Amino acid sequence: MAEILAVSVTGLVKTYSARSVPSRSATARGEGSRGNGRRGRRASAAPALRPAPFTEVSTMPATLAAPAGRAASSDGRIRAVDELSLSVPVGSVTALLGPNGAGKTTTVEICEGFRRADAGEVRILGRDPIADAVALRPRVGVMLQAGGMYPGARAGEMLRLVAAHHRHPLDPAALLDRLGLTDSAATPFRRLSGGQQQRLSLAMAVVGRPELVFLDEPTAGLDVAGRRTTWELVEELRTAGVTVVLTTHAMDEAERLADQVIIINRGRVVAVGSPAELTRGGAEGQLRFRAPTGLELGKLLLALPDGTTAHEGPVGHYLVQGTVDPQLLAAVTAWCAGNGVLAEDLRVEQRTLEDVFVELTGSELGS
Ligand SMILES: Nc1ncnc2c1ncn2[C@@H]1O[C@H](COP(=O)(O)OP(=O)(O)OP(=O)(O)O)[C@@H](O)[C@H]1O
Repeated sequence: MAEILAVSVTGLVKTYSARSVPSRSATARGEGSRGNGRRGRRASAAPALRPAPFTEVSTMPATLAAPAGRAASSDGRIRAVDELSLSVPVGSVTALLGPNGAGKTTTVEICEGFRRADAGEVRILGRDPIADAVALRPRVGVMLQAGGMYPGARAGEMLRLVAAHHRHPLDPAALLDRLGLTDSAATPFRRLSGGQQQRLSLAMAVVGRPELVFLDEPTAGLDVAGRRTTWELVEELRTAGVTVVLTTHAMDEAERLADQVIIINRGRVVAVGSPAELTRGGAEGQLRFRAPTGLELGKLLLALPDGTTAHEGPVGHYLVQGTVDPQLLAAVTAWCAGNGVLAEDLRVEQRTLEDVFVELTGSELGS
């Protein structure tokens, strides 16, 4: 039976003029600094709301410094999204990972109906995000990266306002309480801390009980309690059958929350899978042990499957790389036993999601 998809994106292309105004994310975080970006941008912009296809929390005109994005091609355009295809099963949590400027936000904004693609097809709950915006609005929640909103409006007022537009909203007071915002309910948005603004944005994205929620870097800049609360909320959403698409730079967040991780680099999908699938990749496993220096590794390799490598370095520390499975482990220990070698600290190391990410994108985290 075909899987039911909440989001289906095929062959998506989006280019920007190199001279055009950068997207909110690129602008807000031109220097790669998460928390400051939200506040910095908010402080400098007027409270103008863009047309809201869905439950848009808000966004502001971007006027700040050039982003740390990709270089423009010879035609003067930046290919932010380049023949990108992805799908998100209903009821799953999908994490989009990628370095700054990879194209995550552009992709998500197109899915949210905030941007029009140059080419490709996008289906959100089976519908077109722009043409069917009115029908989708009550069904899709959106938490944007930069929580502009009305600077003078109070947190509680804004949440109640959004709730009032939905038929069966969550109780705004309970949600504020859940997100630790009860004491800030009467505080104007501009006086909330960056983390409080973000929690409020999250509350506004979920208060309408959406079927699908887009969360753009939901925990960036949050304190430990805020991160935990957000994670619990995402887990509850999944339990309730809500589909969640989130972008993040936090590998632990993706590993903990995501059923599916999609790594994007230079506007293209470079890997898809569960965290376990992405990190398993037998060929990338490695086996380490300590033993007297000078083992005859050429002879060891004769006992191991083709494609396996072995190195000593530093002195007395050995690294065997290849398809790490029970057979390889047995072969190494058998060879050691047959040669009177006591292999100490023998251990199998699997790649982490961060290893996979760096390998595929060539970037260090937080770049
Ligand atoms: N409005 C715009 N005008 C011009 N270039 C843009 C605009 N929005 C985004 N870009 C460029 O498109 C590319 C992709 O940006 P995008 O914001 O989608 O990346 P991202 O993966 O979300 O990055 P981040 O992790 O920093 O949020 C970058 O090179 C960025 O500079």
